[in-house]
This record gives sequence, structure tokens and C-alpha cells, in this order.
Amino acid sequence: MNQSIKPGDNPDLTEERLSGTFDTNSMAAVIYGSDKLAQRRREISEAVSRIPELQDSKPCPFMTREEKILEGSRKSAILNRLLPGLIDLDSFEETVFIHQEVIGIEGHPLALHESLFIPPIATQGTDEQQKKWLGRAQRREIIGCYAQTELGHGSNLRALETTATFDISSQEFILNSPTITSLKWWPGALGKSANWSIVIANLIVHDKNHGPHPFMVQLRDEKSHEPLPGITVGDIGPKMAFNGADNGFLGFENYRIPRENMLMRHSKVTPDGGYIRPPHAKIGYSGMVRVRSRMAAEQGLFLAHALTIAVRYSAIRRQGYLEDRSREVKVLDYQTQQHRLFPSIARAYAFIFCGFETIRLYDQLLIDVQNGNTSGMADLHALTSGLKSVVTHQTGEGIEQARMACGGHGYSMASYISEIYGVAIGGCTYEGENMVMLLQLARYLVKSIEMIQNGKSKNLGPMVAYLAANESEIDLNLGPNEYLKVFQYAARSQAWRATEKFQKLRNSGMSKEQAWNQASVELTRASRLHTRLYIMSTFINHVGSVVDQKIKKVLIDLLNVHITYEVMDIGIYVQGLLSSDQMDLIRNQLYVSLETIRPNAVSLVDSFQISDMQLRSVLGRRDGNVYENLFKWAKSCPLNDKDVLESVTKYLKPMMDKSKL
Ligand SMILES: CCCCCCCCCCCCCCCC(=O)SCCNC(=O)CCNC(=O)[C@H](O)C(C)(C)COP(=O)(O)OP(=O)(O)OC[C@H]1O[C@@H](n2cnc3c(N)ncnc32)[C@H](O)[C@@H]1OP(=O)(O)O
Ligand SMILES: Cc1cc2nc3c(=O)[nH]c(=O)nc-3n(C[C@H](O)[C@H](O)[C@H](O)COP(=O)(O)OP(=O)(O)OC[C@H]3O[C@@H](n4cnc5c(N)ncnc54)[C@H](O)[C@@H]3O)c2cc1C
Repeated sequence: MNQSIKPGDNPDLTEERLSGTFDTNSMAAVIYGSDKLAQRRREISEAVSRIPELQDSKPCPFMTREEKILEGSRKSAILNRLLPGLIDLDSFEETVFIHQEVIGIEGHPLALHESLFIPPIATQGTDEQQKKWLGRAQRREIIGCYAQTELGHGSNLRALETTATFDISSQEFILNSPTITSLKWWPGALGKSANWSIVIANLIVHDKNHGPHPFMVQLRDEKSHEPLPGITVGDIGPKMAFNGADNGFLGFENYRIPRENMLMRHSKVTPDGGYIRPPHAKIGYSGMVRVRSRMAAEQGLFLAHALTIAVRYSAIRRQGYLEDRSREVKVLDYQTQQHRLFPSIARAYAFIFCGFETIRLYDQLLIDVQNGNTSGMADLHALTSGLKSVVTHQTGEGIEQARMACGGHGYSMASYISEIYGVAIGGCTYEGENMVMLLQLARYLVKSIEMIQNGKSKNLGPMVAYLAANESEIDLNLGPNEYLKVFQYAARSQAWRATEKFQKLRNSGMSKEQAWNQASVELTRASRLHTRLYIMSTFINHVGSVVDQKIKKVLIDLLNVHITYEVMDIGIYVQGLLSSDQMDLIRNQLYVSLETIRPNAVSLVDSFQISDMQLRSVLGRRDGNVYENLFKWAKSCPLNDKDVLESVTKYLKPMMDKSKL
């Protein structure tokens, strides 16, 4: 049963919910990993909805940037007081969720505090450093951010210019931004809110540059909040979206911090200027791997937001006719609309399933690394580099399709889809620009193929073992595992094609760097296919593990949408494997699977259980009563406070009065 049905709802939406074949609470439990987690989300939403001071003071699209930051800060402060009674304070998921629910997706002063400031202290700080700062940060006595990117450098960490030079005589590091391009640029919450930051700077000891390292740096006075002497800091201005966050700039001029402020769990500088290397050269990058490992689930949820809006709206929007000329049809009945939306529903589920898997893998890696075992770092770096790139790109595409699926009203901020889009596509850039991260994964794929070429296939990890197989024929009786083989074929042949191109260029005498550059489009294609294969196989495994038969049935239907759509989408890569008859068969299976999933479309998006408060969309309202609320929303727009605006009295009226044309 669909748990969203309530009296007074739009009957078209109720009809859809009654046609669903499964229990949406049970599906939510599968989506969020357990009945308890799904239940906690519902309880938190419910509790928040009963607290008047946590409600939006007005719709976000009617707020200026200053109002958004003020509103985010107001709610953050109230939440900090109320959190102990509302959530499990030890749960990162619940903390993120409640902020999302109460403040929304446009960012807020603490947006980076939990995800990029606290984790490096907890994982890269020594026990004493944790004792000194972790409690203060968790109680929010200080607000932090993560300052790595510079005005002139982001993707290439090795070119960062900020320096932290060790001064033995005073036992301090001296921070400097030697050039305009070395100004830190972009860190969220840095602009106006944070008073502390993790700063990534080149560690220089005895004139030797040891590369980027993390430092705990106080930026502002804890009483006055004024920037401390030697610090230049401010906001970088409005962005495409995410304007509730104050992304900032930061410069240092001979700014001194104690030696104990370098995070020293892994790399160390001793009082006499000795440098102790970390157990793995890239361990300082692990904060980024953590965020990337969470991005698939986050992005899947952004896509889920847009689809909840578009699918619900498509069920109440009537336009045009099919057979019955007496009543217009729901636009959701058009095959084109289904083709536009249903494969994205499948992707949202797939991304969330993958996302919870990579979060689990990261948590395991963290335990391993704390125990001195860094052997899993390269695998997870490669996997999360590809995943963040593919998922953010496809999420952006899916959200834009959802907007177009809502016609004209999709373009209105009342739909809220443009904000969701703007926030989500930030992910194509932050935590590593997508092309750059695809090329990181490509390094791993090329190395794997070189292992096969050197007769060491048995050393390949399970994720790349398929690169050594030799599939040349596929049974026409296509089930999920045959689709997987088709995808393996595509990913394998592209990985070999790209590697061989790189090797050929090398053998022609080209430098490694030039050959890599000349092969890079092919290499990124290989990375995308590898990642899409991983997403598909995780989806198949996840559905296989579901116990509830009604849920399993609909997830198999959704999986059929996914596998047929994905294989059609990569048709060009499987021409050598599949005949045109087989391609036709798959195409027809896709159309059948769209029809099969149609009665469950609304229930599938309802199962994400995104509350109206969190969705902030007039079009996506749970009750489907869109038109009267669109009219209310438009009337409440500040432009309608007066009938005659100054723009008219001051300019247009005099122009019309004087016009001689
Ligand atoms: C609905 C729910 C919403 C929830 C709510 C969300 C709201 C939404 C919030 C928005 C929040 C935004 C938050 C943004 C926060 C930032 O954006 S912070 C800044 C992030 N910046 C980046 O990601 C920079 C990207 N660049 C890099 O990471 C590095 O420069 C690169 C690309 C990895 C290259 O590093 P490099 O040191 O030059 O290394 P390179 O020579 O390429 O490689 C050397 C070896 O190291 C290996 N390696 C590199 N990195 C690693 C690693 N991490 N681990 C292991 N090995 C590694 C390589 O694989 C390579 O191995 P081999 O092939 O040699 O075996
Ligand atoms: C919303 C948002 C929030 C952010 N928050 C933070 C934060 O909190 N803290 C922080 O430190 N930073 C933050 N950032 C910065 C972000 O991490 C960087 O912008 C990102 O890492 C990309 O780096 P870049 O801007 O230097 O891009 P560039 O590297 O300049 O990219 C420009 C183009 O060059 C290409 N390119 C670059 N290098 C290569 C290469 N080696 N091979 C092929 N192509 C290449 C890219 O693919 C891209 O097409 C944020 C950014 C955004 C948008």
C-alpha cells in the first residue's frame, strides 16, 4: 500500500497511489538500508513539522542572498539548541538529513562543518588534537570550513601555492599566500561564517617542500568575529545556485600558528624540524575520498527530488488526448514522458544503492587505515573518482529532463527544479572536476590491462577481473546477467582500445604525458563505461538480496528499465557483439518495461519519502493540489505587494505619456 494517500488529495494522484503494487514504507526501508533508518527519517520530518520556529519564513525563491544566509543561520542556531531532542547526535546521516529538511539544499553556514571540517580532525588529528578541537567543533562552539582550492589552482593539488614554513626558533608555522593566484577561493562557509578552517598548504621544513598538508587554522577572533591580523577573508559573490552558503576567499600574510596545529596523525614535524612521512603518500587526500564516497547517494537523492516533482506533476497534468476525446490524458501516459522519466527513476535507485555501498567501503577503509593497512586506498580512490563523475553528470541530465517534463511550470521557481539542478551540477566540479577524476580512474584501468599483458591477470581485483575475459557471443535470451555481459564487453573493449592507443603513441616516441593527453578522450570513455558497469552490477546484486517478494518484483521491473535503457544508450560500443535483431529485441524490451513500471511510477517516487518541507516545490506537493497553490504562490510574490510599481511611475508611465510615436 502507498502510505502517502490522504483525504483531500488530488484524485488523479490518489488513483495512481491506489494502482501501486507495494508498500512504500517497505520500499523506503530498502532505499535507506533499513526499516529503522527510514523510520527515523519519517519521525524527524514529523517532529520538525510540529516546531513553528523551524518553518520557512517565506519561500526560498523570494529571498535575497542575505536573507537566505540569515535564515540558514537562524535555523542552524535553533537546531543546535533542539538537536539533542530530535536526532541521534552520533549519526552523521541524521545530522545531514535534519539540516536538509529544515534549511534545504541551498546551503547554510554549517554546510561544510560536519562533512569537511570535523572528519579531517577526527581522522587526521592526533589523540591530543582531537581532544583539543573535536568536542568544541561537535558542540559548535567553533564553526569550520575546508580551504584547499586556490584562485589559480584546484584540480592540480601539487601546484598549490599557499605555504606553511616551519620556524624552529618559535616552534610555529608561518602561513603565506605569496601571489594573487594563491588566494584560497571557493571554500563553503569561509566567506562570513566560519572562524576556523582546515587549510591545505605546502609544508616547508628546512627549505624543503613536502607538498600539501592539512593545518588547523583560526581565522577570526572568537569574541568579535573580526578577521585576525594577517588574514584577508571575504565572500566570493553570488553563484549559479547554493547561495545560502557563503563560499569565500582567504589570504595569509606571515600568519603564525603553533607547530601543534598541523594535523599530525599520519605525517609529522618534530620540534627539531624532522619530517616523518605518512604510511601512504596520498593519505592526506582521504578527506576528499570520504566526500566522494558519499556523493553517489547524495546525488541520487537530488535526482530523487526532481523526479518526485516531475512524476507527481505528470500524474495530475492533463494535456492532449489518446483514445478518449472527452477528457485530456495525464501526461504520464505518453510513452515519450515515460521514456524521459522512468530510466532516471531507475538511475536514482541505482545511485543510492551504489552510494550506500561506497559509504560502507569507505568506513571499512578508515578502520583498515587506522590499523596501518593502506592497501585498499588505490581501489577506493579509483572507484569513487569514476562514480562521482558519472553520477553527477547523469544526475544533471536527469534533473534537466525532469524540468522539461514539467513543461512551462518546470521553468518557474515554483517547481524548484532549477535550484535542485544548480546545486546538483556543482558536484560535476567540486571534489575534483569530472574529467580530471575520470582520468584518475583511467590510470587504474590502464595499469590493470598492463598487468594482463604481463601475464599477471590473477592479481587483478574483482572489480577489474572482467578486463581479462573474452566474451564474443551473447545468448538472445537476455536476462540481467546477459546484459551485464554486454556491458562488460563494451567496457572491456573500450578500456583495451584506449590503452592500446596510449601504448601505440608511446611506442611512436611520444612522451608519456603527451601520449596520455592524445588518448584522453578514449580513456575517459573507458572510465565511464567501467563505472556504469559497476553501477549496473551493484543494482543487480542489490535487487537479488531483497527478501520482500512484492518489493523484489517491482525492483526487478525497475532493473529491467535500467538494463535495457543503459544498453541502448551505449549501442555504439556493442555493435561488434549484438546483431541488429538483438538490438531491436532490447529496444522492444525497454518499451515493454516502461509500460510495466507505469502503474508503480508514483509509488516509486513516493517511496523516497521526501517531505513537502524538504522538497520546497509547489509542483511536487504530496497532495497534488498544484493549480490553486501555484496561484497562491504567484500572488505572494513580493512584486505583487503593490499594483503599481516605481518602475512604472518613474519610467514607463512618463515614457508612455510623452510618447509621440
Ligand atoms: C540530497 C542530499 C544532499 C546532501 C547535502 C550535500 C550538499 C552539497 C554540499 C556541497 C559541498 C561541496 C564541497 C566541495 C568541497 C571541495 O571541493 S574541496 C576541494 C576538492 N578538490 C579536489 O577534489 C581536487 C582534485 N584533485 C586531486 O584530488 C588531485 O590533484 C589528483 C587529481 C588526485 C592528482 O593528485 P596528484 O598528487 O597529482 O597525484 P597523481 O600524480 O595524479 O597520482 C599519483 C598516484 O596517486 C594515486 N592517488 C591520487 N589520489 C589518491 C587518493 N585519494 N587515494 C589513493 N591514491 C591516490 C593515483 O591513483 C596515482 O596512482 P598511480 O597511478 O601512480 O598508481
Ligand atoms: C559549489 C562549489 C563548492 C566548493 N567548495 C569548496 C570547498 O569547500 N573547499 C575547497 O577547497 N574548494 C571548493 N570548491 C572548489 C572545487 O573543489 C574546485 O573548483 C574543483 O576541484 C575544480 O578545480 P578548478 O576549479 O581548478 O577547475 P580547473 O582544473 O581549472 O578546470 C577547468 C577545466 O580544465 C580541465 N582540466 C584541468 N586539469 C586537467 C587535466 N589534468 N586533464 C584534463 N583536463 C583538465 C577540467 O576538466 C575543466 O574542463 C568548490 C567548488 C564549487 C563549484
